[in-house]
Amino acid sequence: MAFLEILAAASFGAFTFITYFHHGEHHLYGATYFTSFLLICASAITYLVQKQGHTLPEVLGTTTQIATSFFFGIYTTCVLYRISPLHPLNKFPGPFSARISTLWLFFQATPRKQAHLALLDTHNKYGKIVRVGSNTLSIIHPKAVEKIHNTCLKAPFYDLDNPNTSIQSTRDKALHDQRRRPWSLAFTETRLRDYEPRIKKIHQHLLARIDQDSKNNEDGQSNMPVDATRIVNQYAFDVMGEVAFGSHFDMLNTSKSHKAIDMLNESMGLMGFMCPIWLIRLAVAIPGLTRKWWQFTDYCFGQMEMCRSTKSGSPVIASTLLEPYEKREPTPSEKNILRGEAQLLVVAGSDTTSAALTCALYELVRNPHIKTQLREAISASLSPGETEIGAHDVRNIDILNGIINETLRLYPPVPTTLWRLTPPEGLWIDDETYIPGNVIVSTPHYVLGRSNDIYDRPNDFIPERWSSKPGLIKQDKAFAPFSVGPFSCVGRPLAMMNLRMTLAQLVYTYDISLPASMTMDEARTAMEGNMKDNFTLMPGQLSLVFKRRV
Ligand code: HEM
Repeated sequence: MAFLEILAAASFGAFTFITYFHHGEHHLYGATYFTSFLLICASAITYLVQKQGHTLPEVLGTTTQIATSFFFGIYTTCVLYRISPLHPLNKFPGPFSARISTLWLFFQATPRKQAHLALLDTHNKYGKIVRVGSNTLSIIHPKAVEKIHNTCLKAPFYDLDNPNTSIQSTRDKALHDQRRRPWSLAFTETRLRDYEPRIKKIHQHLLARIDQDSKNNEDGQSNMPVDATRIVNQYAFDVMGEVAFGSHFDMLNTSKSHKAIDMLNESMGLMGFMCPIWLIRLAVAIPGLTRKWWQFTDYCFGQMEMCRSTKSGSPVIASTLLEPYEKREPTPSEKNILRGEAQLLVVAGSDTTSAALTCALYELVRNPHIKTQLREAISASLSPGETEIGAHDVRNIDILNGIINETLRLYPPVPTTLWRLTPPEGLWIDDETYIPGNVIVSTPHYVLGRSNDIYDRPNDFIPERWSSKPGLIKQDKAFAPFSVGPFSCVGRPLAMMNLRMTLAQLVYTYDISLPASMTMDEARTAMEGNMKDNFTLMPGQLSLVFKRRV
């Protein structure tokens, strides 16, 4: 093939990048581009063979050469631009390969699904603002959290389960505000009072399950180590099923995982690879590849539909979200919205609460003096003879709130990936730090929580930081495990109520410790060493002994 034709194809590729792919968002169209490309090639081959009389091998060879030259033109121009001084992020430090492609984070995360640790290392090496993708910055500037999350909109990453959009994946601000209203109504003081007995019911299941697993069925010996990570995770899902739809997953009672939760876990496991959104959308377009996720969504939507048809008992979260549809059927597009909300109800509240509870227990067994202080404070807040913890008993206990905050600081349940898009005019973080417009930014909370610029003794677990020793916090606005701004966690009141009640109930009911045969180092390796960042933090194995006190 003539050199000039190859050059023309490559130049056309460069032209396509400069005039088209360089502008706007393309992540939703990967599959369309791919199929269009195949169609164009097939049409060209058919035309050249049938109408022009060329032989098939000859035409295949030419088409391959033209296509390769075309892509060479696109990608060479793209890479040259990304590493050149013309790129708006050129002045920001970071690994060279991250400048070329967002796949950098994918390669960092893939071996162990520990993007939180990869980013910690990267910030230690490159500083507060690091270029971690061609158009992506990871920022741990102490002022960044408030500024970014109050100003920026959600990044393309949130299109991952389009067209099912939950409130969390709604990128349009006006639409998000509109959808946020019913959600807010589901977490008022009155509603929380409705949910409290439901949580207490699951507490009974939790204690019964711990007692059962602590017994060795063969020789009747008690105080056997139990798999705390698993039990707490099942607890968190049972609570969410109960509070969201009025029917729990029955995992604590049966000691068995629920099929819907298995499907969710499998899907969330894929998030740990930190794939760029265009790759996720390509995967979504391949039939069957993301089947488990859609089956999980179907299951949750089924629960939502059941709530609509069988209104009974005290309100659950779904009843508030379904109020507009009491007298009429939702339209097809409203049904899509409800599908998104139904899956989010389970996803948002379960793994997050489970991670926080497991990590809090882990820190308590590593710091027995804090555990003792907590138990004394709980005992002082209970009426004589009271053993069942209520929300009002434990609402204002400084040491309890401090333990929860310290846990969320060191082990934020959403550790890394709150991707946002800077406004077109860019953003000033402080008087000296400017972030250009249309850039994807993230404030990784795991790294922020361990920053010397934000906390004194950042690696120590000190609950008093949040009450009697505020001097240990240098920048309080950088602490935002529930995020801040218009897209922050709407379920925070429920999460805090559940965390307080459950931690208090466990510490009051049991003496909790590591198994006698396990050293602190072994516990650390099993738990922190195997912690995964699957969008939500997945704690590693935590084996604990629960000795009954009351
Ligand atoms: C310790 C527990 C929890 C933590 C740390 C947490 C954290 C977060 C964070 C960081 C976000 C922002 C996510 C993003 O921008 O992509 C979020 C959003 C959200 N959370 Fe939570 N969450 C927790 C528990 C809950 C619970 C119990 C619920 C109840 C269903 C809930 C419901 C939601 C919802 C609906 C959103 C989306 C809000 C919006 O986009 O306006 N969360 N959460």
